[in-house]
Amino acid sequence: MGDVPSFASLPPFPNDIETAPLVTIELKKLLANDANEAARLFTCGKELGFYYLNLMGCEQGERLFYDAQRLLSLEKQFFDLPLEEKALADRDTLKGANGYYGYKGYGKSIMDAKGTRDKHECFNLKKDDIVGNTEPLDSPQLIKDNRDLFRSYALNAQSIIILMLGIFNDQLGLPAGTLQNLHRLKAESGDHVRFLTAPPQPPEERGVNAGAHTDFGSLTVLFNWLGGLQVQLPGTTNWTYVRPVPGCAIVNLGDAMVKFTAGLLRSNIHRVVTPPGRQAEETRYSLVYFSRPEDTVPLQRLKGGLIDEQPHTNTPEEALTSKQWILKRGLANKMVALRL
Ligand SMILES: O=C(O)CCC(=O)C(=O)O
Ligand SMILES: [Fe+2]
Repeated sequence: MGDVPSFASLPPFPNDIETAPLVTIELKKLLANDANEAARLFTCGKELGFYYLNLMGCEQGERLFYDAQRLLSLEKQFFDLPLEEKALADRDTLKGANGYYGYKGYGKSIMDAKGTRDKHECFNLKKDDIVGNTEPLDSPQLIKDNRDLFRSYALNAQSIIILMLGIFNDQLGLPAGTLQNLHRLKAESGDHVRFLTAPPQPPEERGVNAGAHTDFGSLTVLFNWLGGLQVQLPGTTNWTYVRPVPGCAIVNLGDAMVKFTAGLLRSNIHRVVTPPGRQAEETRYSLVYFSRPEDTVPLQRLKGGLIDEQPHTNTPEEALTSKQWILKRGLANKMVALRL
């Protein structure tokens, strides 16, 4: 495997810039059914919708963290492959990809209404491929050769996600297992692992490389090693950096959680810009696990517990299924491109 650009080998995140005050949740306490930690997690979900999940101090968390370091090394090798090889899995031509899974070349999506092109490359590998729910989509040999690593990572990420969904479920006062049963590993869903990279830019080109968005699934588990991720803190329109913290994943809630809870939980807007300070000279990588409700789940408010106390809107809800919603949202930026 190639070099692992671990924290120690990278220029540090500057100390003199403002960072978002994400709360740190301890996975080991969640695993030990710590009631106080569960309540803190619920508060994170209601207030910012982003938190650090400290993975250290428990076997499951450390396994996720070390698999993430190994995947980072693989990711680097993947993006270093010749373009022809990555293009084997091009999302626009890959059979079964729905224009979404597989490889997206640099600048191939649109970030805003002005038609600005992104500044990153990305590769999405479906959970259903990884765990054998569906016939694998074609991919470069490097990816095929590392199935076991993807499998270990996806199973572990999904299990930690189910743990957190269970806590949200119980804190919401929903019937036991409601949220977990909408995210079963063996049911087809839009869950996927994402490799994402952005090269350093010359000073005049620096700025946004992935436009402002909310994630559209349930929970997102993110690893990044350089700064660049920014959030808009609630009630502000400023962008604030999220500092990467060694040993922690950054977790955020997506739009499905907002829909399920009629707005009680928050999916916060975020974007990616050039890393700050000396980090701007480096290639940036991130590794993401996106969890989404199973394909057939209608995205609408659930009944029960605290959700019943949320106000009702007069406009009828558009009850798209998770799969319809992903296709609609995921392809929206390409629709803009087609009109250019
Ligand atoms: O690269 C990051 O830090 C964030 C990526 C992200 O927000 C996404 O892929 O949805
Ligand atoms: Fe995101």
